[in-house]
Amino acid sequence: MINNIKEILFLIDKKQRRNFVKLQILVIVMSLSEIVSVVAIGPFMALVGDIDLLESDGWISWVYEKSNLDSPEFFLFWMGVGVLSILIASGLFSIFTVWRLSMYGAYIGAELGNRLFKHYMYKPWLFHAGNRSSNLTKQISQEVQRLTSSVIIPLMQMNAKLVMASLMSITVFIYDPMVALAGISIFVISYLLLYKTVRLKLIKYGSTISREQSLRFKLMSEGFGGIKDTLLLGRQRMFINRFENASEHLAKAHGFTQTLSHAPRYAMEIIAFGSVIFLILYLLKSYDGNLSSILPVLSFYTLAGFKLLPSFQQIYSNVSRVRANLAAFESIRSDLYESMDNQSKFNYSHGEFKSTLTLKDFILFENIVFRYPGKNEAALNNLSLTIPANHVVGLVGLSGAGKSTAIDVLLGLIRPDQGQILIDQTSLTDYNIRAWQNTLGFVPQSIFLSDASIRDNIAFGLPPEEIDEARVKFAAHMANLDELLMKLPDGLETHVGERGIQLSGGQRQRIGIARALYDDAKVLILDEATSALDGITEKVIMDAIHKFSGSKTIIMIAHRLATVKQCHKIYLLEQGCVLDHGTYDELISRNLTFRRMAEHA
Ligand SMILES: Nc1ncnc2c1ncn2[C@@H]1O[C@H](COP(=O)(O)OP(=O)(O)OP(=O)(O)O)[C@@H](O)[C@H]1O
Repeated sequence: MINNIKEILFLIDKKQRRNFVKLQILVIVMSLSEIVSVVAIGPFMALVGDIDLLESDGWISWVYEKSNLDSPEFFLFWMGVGVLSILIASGLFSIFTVWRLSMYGAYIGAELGNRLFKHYMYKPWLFHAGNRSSNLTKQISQEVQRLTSSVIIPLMQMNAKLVMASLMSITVFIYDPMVALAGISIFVISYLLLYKTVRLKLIKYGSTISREQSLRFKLMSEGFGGIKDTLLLGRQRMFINRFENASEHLAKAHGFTQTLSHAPRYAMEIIAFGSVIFLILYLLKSYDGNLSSILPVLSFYTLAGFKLLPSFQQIYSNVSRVRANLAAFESIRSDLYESMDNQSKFNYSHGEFKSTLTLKDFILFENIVFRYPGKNEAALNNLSLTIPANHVVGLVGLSGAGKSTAIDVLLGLIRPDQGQILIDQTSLTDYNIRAWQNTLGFVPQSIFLSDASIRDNIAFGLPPEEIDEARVKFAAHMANLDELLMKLPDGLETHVGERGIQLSGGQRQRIGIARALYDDAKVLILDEATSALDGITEKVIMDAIHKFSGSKTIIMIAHRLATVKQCHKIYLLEQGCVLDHGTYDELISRNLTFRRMAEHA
């Protein structure tokens, strides 16, 4: 556990580490102020027990004399007020310290969440293709939250209590070593024994919480994400049963963790009560039954115990809580380390700079080979082809031929294992990929629409104040959205629902096309972008897109060969390489596969 704590401290940034040291000073001052408040009760109780002390030689009688108060009762009253004020001041200071500690813990949690989100957002496409988004969401929203509220914040509070309990124990020790040793060892040994007994259970329940939470997230995302299939196949019961099962395990693990961290309080209260009885008997014996001498000592011990016992309990319950929830740290540990290594890289090669890589003559795929991780066969097998600038080029082929993979390489989402992409004479590398991507407009097979207005979806990702209305309207017009917008009472303001559920597939695709056109990209890439459109709408959009030929380079993948009929050049792919290329008519006349595809389109 100590190693994990060291690691967490190592993972936070330097500024936060400095703040941590500053907080330690605050914690020590807080502990001292609590000790002062406990020590202050002694003289007051001594006076309550024996008011004649004001007549003796001690420092109290000196203060009484200097105070010019006319009666001992009056002096006692003001002394009581003084002790109370010290208690209030130390209480307020403790609240302040706890506030600063909690804020610090919460900020660290927020920073770790930000860092993970940034880390995942900059991860390459293949990472996302191989990772469930529900898992990434869980890592950021659940595990970081758990790490913050059940590890970092309790650690911060425990740290304060540890310092306070240690200083208070030293004070009690100075007061009476025998009583201190006896009292403190009773409690420390009891708590240690308890912790040893429940430690393994806490670890077990901690990982159960991680596992079951992950399963619940997966079921929620699958259940809601595929709700249409779920409803049709009547699989709700299956999802619900698995969810209920996971919830039950989760609740059990949560319940046991809570109990194990709080239950000892009651046992300790009994031990504390017993100790007070023994203390009174011990004091009666050592002071020969003189109550006025016992009173201040007893008050001191009672108040010290009053502060120490909850501290011990809090230290114990926080240790158990941290132990049970360290699994959250385990599950994000490697990602946090990786995110640290990548900090400088983000700022360097992925900076969202505005430069572009202008295409003048041609795009060249030069002997590209690419194999997906874990696959034996290469998806792209020595693929070479040329796309002349400002032409319209089609990529066709049977399913699995490698068309989308070729496009992903061109988009810079996948780095080829061998070969290179040349933009004129420039090879695409990590250093110019962002500039190249800034010149691209891409319409994928399935368009992701956010639950926002049509306008926001066309200018995807831009803050509202930066959206250019004229460009939105132009893009919507080119994507044949005018008629739809006129029918909608709210026009561009219409909300499309989560993932565009309130729109038809064809309407979603047209918004995707408008999105690609919004940025006036010089290279447009359409991956089955019109597959959901009816023939007439597709023709209208294709005519609009072909109008760009001469000023934009357009690359399109299509299954329906009618879509690529007007292309200047068509590449027919098979098993990751070019089988044939030419115009539509040339391929129809000489290529059997192409002819078959055309017949069955
Ligand atoms: N994320 C992935 N992980 C592993 N293998 C993949 C992945 N995506 C595609 N593949 C494999 O790579 C090969 C080429 O797939 P690709 O999607 O490029 O073909 P395609 O021609 O676009 O097919 P379609 O017309 O059906 O979209 C296929 O064998 C496919 O199984």
